[in-house]
Amino acid sequence: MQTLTQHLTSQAVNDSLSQLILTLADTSKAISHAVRHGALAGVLGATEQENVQGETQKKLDIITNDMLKDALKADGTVRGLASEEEDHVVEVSKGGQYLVCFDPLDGSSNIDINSLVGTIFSVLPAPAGELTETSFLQSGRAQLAAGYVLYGPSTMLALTTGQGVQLFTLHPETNEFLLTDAAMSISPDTAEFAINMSNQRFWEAPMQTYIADLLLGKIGPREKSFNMRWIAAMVGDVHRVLSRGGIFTYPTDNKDAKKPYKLRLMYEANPMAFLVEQAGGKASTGYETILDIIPTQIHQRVAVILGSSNEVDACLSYHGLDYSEEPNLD
Ligand SMILES: O=P(O)(O)OC[C@H]1O[C@](O)(COP(=O)(O)O)[C@@H](O)[C@@H]1O
Ligand SMILES: [Mg+2]
Ligand SMILES: [Mg+2]
Repeated sequence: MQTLTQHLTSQAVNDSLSQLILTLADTSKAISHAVRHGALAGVLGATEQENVQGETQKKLDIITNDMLKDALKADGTVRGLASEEEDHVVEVSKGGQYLVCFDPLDGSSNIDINSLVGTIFSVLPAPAGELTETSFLQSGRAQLAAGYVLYGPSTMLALTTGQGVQLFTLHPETNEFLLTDAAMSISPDTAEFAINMSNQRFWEAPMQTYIADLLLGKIGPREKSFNMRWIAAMVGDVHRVLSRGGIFTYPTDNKDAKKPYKLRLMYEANPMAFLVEQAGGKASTGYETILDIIPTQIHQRVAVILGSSNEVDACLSYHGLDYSEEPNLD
């Protein structure tokens, strides 16, 4: 089996980007180690602090953020970084060619129940000149690499450098990432959806109607039964979609007028959309292709609908229709 290093060489990924990817992968091994020790290492539970988005930070949110920051500072190829857990962009190395955006611990509410969590990352080219927040405001199409590491029963790395999606499994004894799927591919059709149903009454009409039609199963307009899964960690839900197809959505909702979307464009939606498109799937907000969005702020949030291409198209066909005559499903 190919190691990650051998794989990067075989794909002719340039030396500096390979080095950066290996740094991210090595740090994820250390994160995996911390996550696995759980209560034994005293890393579970929340802190008294909130991040810039008003969310209470878990101890592991801060620990993993610091681990990635320290590793990227030592790497030398990184001009700057932006993290879900940092208020502002962080200047790293003056001569660095890359910008790295990351969610150090996705699904952090799962950590205290020993359920799936992961790290998501995105690599962008660093524009010349002074580093500011504007340096990061590039569309997802500019990403040079993206991936996630899933800390599950085994630790897995899904990676794209724009040449398909490869999946690596961390060997527990040798501590090497080994290539276990050279070409992840999302089946175009599916009978599985993932959405937080508890928000149903807050969704827009198109999503209300789409999900209602899925729930009608064989007697509804879709004429087939659908199953539902919800891991409550995007990284776990997207991994399932990449592994066996499906549609995952965190749609627009009006639960909190100040926060109509949950997932973050730069740290979650863009890297996952890059992986999903590279595996043959689609990723949209309902109205716009995620990778085409020009960001206006680093911490910006977006609606996300991604996965099996035909099912995403089916969901999108409900958007942009006139719902004024539709029954209110509240
Ligand atoms: O189940 P909920 O609370 O609606 O939210 C789950 C979503 O929130 C997230 O956990 C947000 O990520 P963080 O844990 O990085 O804040 C997503 O991974 C997940 O899809
Ligand atoms: Mg997250
Ligand atoms: Mg997080």
